[in-house]
Amino acid sequence: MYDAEGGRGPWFDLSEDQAALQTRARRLAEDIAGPQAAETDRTETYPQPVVDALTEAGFMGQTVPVALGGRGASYFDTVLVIEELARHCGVSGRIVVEGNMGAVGAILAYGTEAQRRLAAEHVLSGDKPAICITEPGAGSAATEMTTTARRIGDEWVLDGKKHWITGGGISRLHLIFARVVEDGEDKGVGGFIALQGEAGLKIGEREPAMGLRGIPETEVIFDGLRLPADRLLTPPAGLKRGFAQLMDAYNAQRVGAATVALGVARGAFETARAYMKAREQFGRPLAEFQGLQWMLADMAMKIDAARLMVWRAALSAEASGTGFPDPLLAAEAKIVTSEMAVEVTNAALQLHGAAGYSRRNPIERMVRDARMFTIGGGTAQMLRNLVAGRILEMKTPQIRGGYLPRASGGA
Ligand SMILES: CC(C)(COP(=O)(O)OP(=O)(O)OC[C@H]1O[C@@H](n2cnc3c(N)ncnc32)[C@H](O)[C@@H]1OP(=O)(O)O)[C@@H](O)C(=O)NCCC(=O)NCCSC(=O)CCS(=O)O
Ligand SMILES: Cc1cc2nc3c(=O)[nH]c(=O)nc-3n(C[C@H](O)[C@H](O)[C@H](O)COP(=O)(O)OP(=O)(O)OC[C@H]3O[C@@H](n4cnc5c(N)ncnc54)[C@H](O)[C@@H]3O)c2cc1C
Repeated sequence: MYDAEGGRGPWFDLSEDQAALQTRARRLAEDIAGPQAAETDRTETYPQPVVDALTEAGFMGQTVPVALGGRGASYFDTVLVIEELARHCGVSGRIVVEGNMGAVGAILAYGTEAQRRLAAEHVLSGDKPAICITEPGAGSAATEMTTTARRIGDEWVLDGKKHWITGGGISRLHLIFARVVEDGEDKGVGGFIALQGEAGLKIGEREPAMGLRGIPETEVIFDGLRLPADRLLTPPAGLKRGFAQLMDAYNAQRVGAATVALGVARGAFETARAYMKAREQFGRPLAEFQGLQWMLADMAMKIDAARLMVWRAALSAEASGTGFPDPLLAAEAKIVTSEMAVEVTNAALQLHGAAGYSRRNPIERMVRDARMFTIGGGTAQMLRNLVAGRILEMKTPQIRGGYLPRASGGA
């Protein structure tokens, strides 16, 4: 039988534990997340009952170390879970990404004991933290962020505005990338941990997003947000390398986002495959038309190839030296998988004819859900800049004049 799971068989033997984890995730996706997915999309509401089930099953915070109450699962284990969920419900997949990667990953790796405990408690009790990087004027050019954190006495005072923050108004824990200013001097970029409801942390407008409508995308505004001194997350190499090391941690979320795209594509592929066998035209099933067979074959191969890249990137965390996926492999996996998901979901819609264009059919939702991943988490263009830089072993500055020699004559 054709193995759409990709992971079984003699080539990639998952351990017994991993296979069991994957099966548990599949059951939860089929029994709880999947049946709720259309309603979550239609009502644009956060699927709290599904999140409760994910928490109960131990999928939220599964990467938290055992000493902090988690299971110490690897990023590889986590992508197995995410793919199964996203296959039926992209929103649930994204919630598990943020419950294990991104903000919580950075805090667990770089935080003080108290910060790590705070993050662990949040995700283990079902919170999906928010990672606040993008600003209205600093999207791809994230290093041009203008949100500042000024030191005043024993506190940090944050001012600025973030945009397109996944979970705005829902997330309790926030990791905010901000420029640290002390004695009027820019010290570099740090991460600030803020909690929902703290005075000065305001949720702005919600974006009417195209897909993945069960999680709000909002502005998050810092209007003199006062945080205790111990809420600054300083990566080990200090604030001057703060942005780079926070991005090191963020590479895990890029792999997570790629996995959601993979799962959504697989869901669309499987739906189209079943439809091709069931739907008849010209007195025979669609599955007998060679042109459509080749479309399905291409879809299957692209999904399999993308999965290999996702798995390689997830596994690279164990050898990268940072504890996070390798930046190049994470970027490559996200480019290939996100573009594949756009192609495969659209092909699945085409294979359905008009039925795929109806909002009664999950394919329509999957096309919209897949569209995000070439944008969020670093656009496919920006990630290609990273890949090109690694291939050429050089910096690829994007600012005008970035390649010109400095006035001093230096390169
Ligand atoms: C990195 C960029 C913002 C471009 O900025 P610059 O050209 O100003 O800076 P660089 O010199 O390229 O980078 C500065 C510094 O950081 C290091 N770096 C950059 N990227 C990475 C990485 N992925 N991993 C590790 N280190 C990284 C880089 O090497 C430099 O260090 P050195 O000075 O050389 O030591 C831009 O390329 C970019 O990535 N833009 C995309 C921004 C982005 O990804 N935003 C995501 C927001 S969160 C989100 O979207 C959530 C959606 S989801 O569901 O996950
Ligand atoms: C659904 C969704 C969820 C998101 N969640 C979060 C979140 O939780 N937290 C967060 O911080 N951010 C989040 N984002 C924001 C996301 O990270 C940004 O949208 C992304 O980094 C791109 O920024 P931008 O939208 O401002 O596009 P811009 O940077 O304005 O780019 C516009 C276009 O120009 C291209 N471009 C720009 N610069 C270059 C260049 N140098 N070379 C080649 N092409 C270039 C881009 O690829 C793009 O096609 C989310 C976005 C979406 C859509």
